Amino acid sequence: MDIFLKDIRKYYKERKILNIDKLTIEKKKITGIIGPNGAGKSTLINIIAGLDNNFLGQVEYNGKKLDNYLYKNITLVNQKPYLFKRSVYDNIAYPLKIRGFNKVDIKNKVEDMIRKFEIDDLKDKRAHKLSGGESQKVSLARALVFNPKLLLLDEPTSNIDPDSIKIMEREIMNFNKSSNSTVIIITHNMSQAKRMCNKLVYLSKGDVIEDDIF
Ligand SMILES: Nc1ncnc2c1ncn2[C@@H]1O[C@H](COP(=O)(O)OP(=O)(O)OP(=O)(O)O)[C@@H](O)[C@H]1O
Repeated sequence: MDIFLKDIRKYYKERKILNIDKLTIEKKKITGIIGPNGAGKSTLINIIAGLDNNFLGQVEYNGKKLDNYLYKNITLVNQKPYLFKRSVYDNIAYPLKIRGFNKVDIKNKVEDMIRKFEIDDLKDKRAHKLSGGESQKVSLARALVFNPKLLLLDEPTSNIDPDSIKIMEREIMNFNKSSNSTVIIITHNMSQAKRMCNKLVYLSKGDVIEDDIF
C-alpha cells in the first residue's frame, strides 16, 4: 500500500514535534527514514502504524483512512520489542493464531521463519530470557510470518551482530520482493540505508528536509 501524509502536526505540550506538509511513501518499496536523535522519526512511524491518534492532519493508506482491516495488515517492529513470556516458537506463531490460521499452516509458516532466520537453537527458549539482539531477530520473524502489507521497522538492527544483520537485511529485502509489501525503516546506519532502501527521507526537527536523497 502507498501512504500519503498531509499537514501533519504533532505536539507534546506546546512543543511542536512534527511539521510535515506533504509526504508520500511509495508502495512496494523500501523507504528509509534517517535524521538526528530527536528528529521525530519514531513519532512519525508510530503515527503511520496507527498507534498514535493524537495529532493533526491526515494519513491515507491507498487513498483510504485507517480502518480495522488495514490496521491488522500493518506491523511495527521496535528497537526494544515486547515478547510474551512463552517460547520463541509460540511468539512467532501468535500473529497467525489470532488471525485464525489452521494448525498445519501455523506449523509450516513458523518453521519456515525459524529456518530463514537461522534461530533453530532459540525456538524452545522462553522469549523473556533472550538477549536484546535475539529478541529483535525473533520480533522481526514474528512480524514477517503473517505477511503484513505494511512493515514498519524502528531501528531493527541496532543491537545486532554483523552476521545477524546480514540475515535480517536479507529477509526484509526478500520479503519486500516476494510479497510486494511496503517497508519503512528507521536507521542511523547510512550503509544499511544504501544497501536496502529505494528511497530515503531525511527528517530534521520534525520537518522533512529531503524526501528523495538517492
Ligand atoms: N511522550 C513524550 N512526551 C514528550 N516528549 C516526547 C515524548 N516522546 C517523544 N518526545 C520528544 O519528541 C521528540 C522526537 O522524539 P522521537 O523519539 O520521535 O525522535 P527520533 O527521531 O526517533 O530520535 P532517536 O533517533 O533518538 O530515536 C524528542 O525531542 C523527544 O524528546
